[in-house]
Amino acid sequence: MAATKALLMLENFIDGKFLPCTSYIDSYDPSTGEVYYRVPDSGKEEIDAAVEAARRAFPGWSSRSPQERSQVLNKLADLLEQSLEELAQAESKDQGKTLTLARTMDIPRSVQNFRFFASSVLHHTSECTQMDHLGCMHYTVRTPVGIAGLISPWNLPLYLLTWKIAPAMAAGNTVIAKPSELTSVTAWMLCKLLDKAGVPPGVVNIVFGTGPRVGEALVSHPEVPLISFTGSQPTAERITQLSAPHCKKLSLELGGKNPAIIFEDANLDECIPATVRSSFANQGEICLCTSRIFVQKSIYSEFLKRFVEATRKWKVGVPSDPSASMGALISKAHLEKVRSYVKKALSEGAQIQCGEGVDKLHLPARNQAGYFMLPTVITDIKDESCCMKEEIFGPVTCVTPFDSEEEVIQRANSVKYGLAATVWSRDVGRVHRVAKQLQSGLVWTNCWLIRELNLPFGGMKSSGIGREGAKDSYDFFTEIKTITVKH
Ligand SMILES: NC(=O)C1=CN([C@@H]2O[C@H](COP(=O)(O)OP(=O)(O)OC[C@H]3O[C@@H](n4cnc5c(N)ncnc54)[C@H](O)[C@@H]3O)[C@@H](O)[C@H]2O)C=CC1
Ligand SMILES: N/C(=C\C=C\C(=O)O)C(=O)O
Repeated sequence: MAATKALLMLENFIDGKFLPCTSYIDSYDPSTGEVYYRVPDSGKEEIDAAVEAARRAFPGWSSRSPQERSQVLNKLADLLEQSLEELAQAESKDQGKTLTLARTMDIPRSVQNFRFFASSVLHHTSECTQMDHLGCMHYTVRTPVGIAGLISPWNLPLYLLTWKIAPAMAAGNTVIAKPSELTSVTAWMLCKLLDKAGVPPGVVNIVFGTGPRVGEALVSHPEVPLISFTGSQPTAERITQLSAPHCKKLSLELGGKNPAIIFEDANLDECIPATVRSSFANQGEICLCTSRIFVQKSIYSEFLKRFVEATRKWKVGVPSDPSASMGALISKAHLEKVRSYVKKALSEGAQIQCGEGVDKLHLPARNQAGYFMLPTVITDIKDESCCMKEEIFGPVTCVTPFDSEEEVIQRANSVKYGLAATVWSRDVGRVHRVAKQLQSGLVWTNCWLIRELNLPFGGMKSSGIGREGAKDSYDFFTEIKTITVKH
């Protein structure tokens, strides 16, 4: 009889040790719908243990010099890089994204996150002012906040987790991280490298499980003074409520309903492939993805024809297929939610130009139960439709015509979100004018997702509170104090 392979069981990582949990939940491979591994279903008890470990580790870690901490972060980056292929395979299987994307974006960026903050932490300076007439000087000092609670989502699992862990550690905090219960495997693999990189026990603790159980235990813990969260707006609301009694520092990176604004003088040869990518990269599961495309009327027909042709070439395939541009969506529930938006659009009289319900999806027999969906383009839709207002977070984008600059700015700003926009035009003056008026934390003109990690990243309105980046993350993960000396 053939031996059945034992299911992978993840363990929490607390105080430098892997610890089993009393209960577990299943985590699925989105490309097959089969169980991939089991995740600890942790709760308050595990958070209490992690807080105890993080508290004990804090004095030692926070008193190291930035240079010493930087060396540890660089070593961790090297170790991650050496495991790039193994991590990419695991990330792709866990999340449903293509292996190509995991290899070229998720894991390299995770490595870069550690290298970047290992370097940037060495370059901060503080302010000093003088009041000679009173014989005084004033200066500021920054100190780490304490135990940082970090909660990350499932769309870019290791990429976004390390974007929080690296600056928190670099600034001298100890950390309790809770990855999404849907995508925990690469966080668990990271734990295996910590000791080798020289991270002392208790500096990084990773506790797995669901938002309502372990997430809330972390957010509510009185000894965790700071929460950095990336995820949905309703969860951010809950986190804000739970942390309010403790006046915690909060950084909230939330969703978007990101517009692409395409003027008649845009270079369509560049704009069309970039807008296909900005709509459908990572199955449309990036908070920065385009989901409302405004096209100036004079080029609307040409744009639409070429955009739909290019979308049809955005191949959906099994994540390991090197020719696939898109893999599977994260879960069955999410797939159903995304499909329900397309149904709603149809019921409102919109046209589906390609994708869901129009084209045929071809998948191998083994992947028939996977959570796949074709990239879908919707037209003839009103701005008031939920498809034009709510974050769908899947491979669905809406295309609509506009007449004037003034009109399109007003329509682009007419949603509750304000995260990322793209503007396509050869007119430099217009590009600056429009970018300035958009209610959006990030505006990419004639490009998408070119990241400069030094500069502020984050959203306006319901897209979040706070910014992340070299200076912004340092400010968030430290407390500032003003000292006055009379001489
Ligand atoms: N970066 C973004 O903009 C993201 C947006 N989303 C949006 O959210 C929708 C729902 O996805 P979800 O996985 O449910 O996102 P979510 O916001 O519920 O999950 C993000 C993280 O928060 C944790 N969490 C959930 N409830 C919590 C609570 N009460 N207290 C503390 N932590 C909690 C989760 O376990 C996960 O680690 C998506 O369809 C998408 O629209 C989802 C992921 C990322
Ligand atoms: N926060 C998200 C993406 C961030 C990308 C970046 O920092 O480059 C998201 O999709 O949730």
